[in-house]
Amino acid sequence: VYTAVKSFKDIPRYYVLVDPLNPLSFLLPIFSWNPGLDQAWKEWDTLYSRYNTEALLYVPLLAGHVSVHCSSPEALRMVLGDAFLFSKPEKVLALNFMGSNVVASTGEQWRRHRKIAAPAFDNQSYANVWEVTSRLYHEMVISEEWKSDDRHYFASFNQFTTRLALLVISACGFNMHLRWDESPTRKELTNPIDSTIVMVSKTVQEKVIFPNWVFRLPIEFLQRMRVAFADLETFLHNEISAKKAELKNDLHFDGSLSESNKTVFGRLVAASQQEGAKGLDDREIAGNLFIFFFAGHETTAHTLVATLAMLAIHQEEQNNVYKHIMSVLGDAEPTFEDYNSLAPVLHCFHETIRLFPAAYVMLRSPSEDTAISASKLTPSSDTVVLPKGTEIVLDIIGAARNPRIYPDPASFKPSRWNAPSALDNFLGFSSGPRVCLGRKFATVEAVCFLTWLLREWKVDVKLDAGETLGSWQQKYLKPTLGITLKTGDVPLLLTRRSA
Ligand code: HEM
Repeated sequence: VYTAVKSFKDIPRYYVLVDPLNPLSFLLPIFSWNPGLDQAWKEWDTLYSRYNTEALLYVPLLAGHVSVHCSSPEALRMVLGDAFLFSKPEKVLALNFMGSNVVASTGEQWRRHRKIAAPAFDNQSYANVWEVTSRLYHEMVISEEWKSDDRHYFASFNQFTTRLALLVISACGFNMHLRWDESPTRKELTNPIDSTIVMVSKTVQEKVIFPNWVFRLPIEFLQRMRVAFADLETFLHNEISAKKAELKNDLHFDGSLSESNKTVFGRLVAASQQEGAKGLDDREIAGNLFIFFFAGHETTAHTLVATLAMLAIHQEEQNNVYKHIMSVLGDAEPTFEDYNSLAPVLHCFHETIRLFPAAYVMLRSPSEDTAISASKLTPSSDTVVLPKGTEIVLDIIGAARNPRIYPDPASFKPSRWNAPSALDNFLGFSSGPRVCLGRKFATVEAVCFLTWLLREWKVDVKLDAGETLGSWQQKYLKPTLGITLKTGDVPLLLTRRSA
């Protein structure tokens, strides 16, 4: 600590008890007590401006490493712009228990994963995402819980966005088209496949932290986790074998595939086969499929529910976006061709990611001594020299609330995104060569779902006696910081507009 503090003498220091990114502090939220994170979250909005800086030296006093935290979008983009000079440190590569994959790899190995996985995300996949999302919205609103009435109070709207995100990735990722209320079983699985995936997604953090022996303990929760992870792995490997056999007959001379195999999964297996020895092996394909389920499911679901909550709190913004939807569509059915015309819907989603970024930090480490520069990076200099191996924390919350870029940063203002250039500083999906592969997948799903829902339903919050909109937001949208940022169960009141 002493050496690190000395070598970064120009950067203001921030003392915490436990490094928020230390494995130990990942454990603490499970017991709802994390001094590092709690302290950091409470002060996050004002942290950097209080020290008049955009780079801070985090100095943990009890446990963890000294690290440089940065909230300058320009400096962050510089770091993210070179995936080889600034690679992911070892401790964030733990999401590889089902096989190496595009998220949990670096260097040449990452390049190989990315080259094979990226073409699977194309316009045809996005058109498919739109179509599937529309179908699921309609199945949702005629399901038992919705159809009975024109007014509903849902204690946790998260159940719907989680279900939606899961079924969209299953259909568009796997060609596994489940109906809204369908919960299919497979003979090789202990539980239905949808609950297996939900269990796995919800407990990835524990899986990363706990050593394997923990799963031999006779504790029910741990046993359910063990079964879910083992079952998902078996399921993925069975599906991969079946898909390989099917593709032997399906791959046309020109390398094209039939419609049913033009999913992310079909394309991933086909591309792996076409690459021959350079392709991905079965474990690597399983690793990537798992990561798509994980990265594509909870992140989108949480951002969607938070977007609806913010629109419920900010009725004038909801009204604006509703009017825009009506002006573009009237009574016509929204289609994928309308995506660009529905930009204000996307702005609401982006503004919510800015305030509640699912991926709230990214870690990088330079492979050689490197300087990063940005205006007023520290009180005394525009440049900070990072010695080789320094842990640099790309603070997405700090960058997204940087008052230099976002005036009145805590306010929900979707119009910030009206100018296309505003997106230059948007880091919610990262930037540079490792930018989120599922970015458009997520935004197409979000715009489609929000458009259908907001056109047909008015969304409100129900305040208890003495409660204000501000205290409601604090109560229900207080983030928990684990592997991703999540908010708790969000209760919403929906009224059919035609009623
Ligand atoms: C609101 C939804 C989402 C958000 C906020 C989000 C955010 C991010 C961020 C910030 C990263 C960079 C992480 C890092 O470098 O450490 C990332 C990477 C990634 N995301 Fe997303 N994501 C979302 C949805 C999705 C979806 C739907 C998928 C897949 C269907 C997906 C697949 C991926 C993959 C594969 C990567 C790794 C890319 C690479 O390292 O080359 N994401 N995402």
